[in-house]
Amino acid sequence: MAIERVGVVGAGQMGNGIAHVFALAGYDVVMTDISADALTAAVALIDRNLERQVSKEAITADTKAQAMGRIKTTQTLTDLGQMDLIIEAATEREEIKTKIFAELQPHLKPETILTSNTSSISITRLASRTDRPEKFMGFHFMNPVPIMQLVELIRGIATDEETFKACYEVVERLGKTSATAEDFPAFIVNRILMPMINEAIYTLYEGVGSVKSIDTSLKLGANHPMGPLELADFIGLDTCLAIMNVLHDGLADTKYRPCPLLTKYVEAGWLGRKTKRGFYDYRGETPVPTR
Ligand SMILES: CC(=O)CC(=O)SCCNC(=O)CCNC(=O)[C@H](O)C(C)(C)COP(=O)(O)OP(=O)(O)OC[C@H]1O[C@@H](n2cnc3c(N)ncnc32)[C@H](O)[C@@H]1OP(=O)(O)O
Ligand SMILES: NC(=O)C1=CN([C@@H]2O[C@H](COP(=O)(O)OP(=O)(O)OC[C@H]3O[C@@H](n4cnc5c(N)ncnc54)[C@H](OP(=O)(O)O)[C@@H]3O)[C@@H](O)[C@H]2O)C=CC1
Repeated sequence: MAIERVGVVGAGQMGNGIAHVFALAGYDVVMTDISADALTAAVALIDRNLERQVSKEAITADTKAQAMGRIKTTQTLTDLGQMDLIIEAATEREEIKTKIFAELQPHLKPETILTSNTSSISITRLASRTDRPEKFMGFHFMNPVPIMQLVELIRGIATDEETFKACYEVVERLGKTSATAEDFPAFIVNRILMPMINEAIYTLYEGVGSVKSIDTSLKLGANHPMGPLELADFIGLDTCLAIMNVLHDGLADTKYRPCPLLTKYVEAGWLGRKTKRGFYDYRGETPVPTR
């Protein structure tokens, strides 16, 4: 089946990036969110990020205008019923994702492919609660979506070859590169990346180093583009904690125990860049470490 119309559920930092790259690749996009403010902010951010590409001469002003013209928004989830492909990118909570798929299901075309951008949750379990486990996949973009080259493709136990092939071809048309991961907790990228971030938080918690010394060490000592605490703030501390909990519960190994300091930041509502406070305070001109 040719995929031309794509529905994006959730207009947070991943949803807006996903809408951006699909519109730029010529797909018609409908983006939905429970929050009207999130939709308005997402469209403004896509406009800004496309403009950044225009100013760097990566795209023309005309290409930008065409891409913006392909993006529609709605607060009514069921408006996505006629799409060929759905990418769910709402908050990393299984009950939210399950509810979205259940609500969408009666309005979908039989051939619509359902996917989730989840960072960690079982694709097989999400798929099993829909009417089309064979047409369900993990479609995992990396943040920031317009810049990062990788998309992890995750088959559930029941995913058929036709669905996998269709998603693989979409990644090719986006000009990105896919890597295939089996459906085990947090797949490949976060299975490796998130324990490193959690360990960095333990390093802070145990007083081995300050926020600044930990981030400087990994940036200058291991050539990481961002320090692990800066990266945690960028991803969102709620998402980091959710992923660690999935690893801890799913693999039943204490090496995945979320650091209590991570839990404390999330309990405080200090979720990183998106709430302007996390391991750094972003409310001023330059980020200031909070420890
Ligand atoms: C949690 C999960 O499930 C999975 C994940 O996503 S894990 C997170 C994966 N992501 C990472 O690890 C990101 C690590 N960080 C980086 O690679 C870099 O710091 C970065 C690309 C984000 C920014 O790079 P930088 O050199 O510090 O900044 P800067 O020079 O301003 O930007 C580099 C490019 O990114 C673009 N950019 C930066 N932030 C952007 C954003 N939020 N959206 C779109 N474009 C962005 C810039 O326009 C610039 O583009 P060009 O290369 O075309 O000039
Ligand atoms: N952050 C990252 O680096 C990465 C995240 N991911 C995954 O992508 C997904 C989204 O993450 P991210 O964009 O960072 O999260 P954000 O918190 O930035 O955005 C999530 C958005 O989903 C909205 N939302 C919540 N419930 C619903 C619903 N029922 N219907 C529609 N929208 C809803 C939220 O609205 P409100 O704020 O009003 O609740 C919010 O706007 C998660 O599964 C995450 O694990 C994958 C790769 C990288």
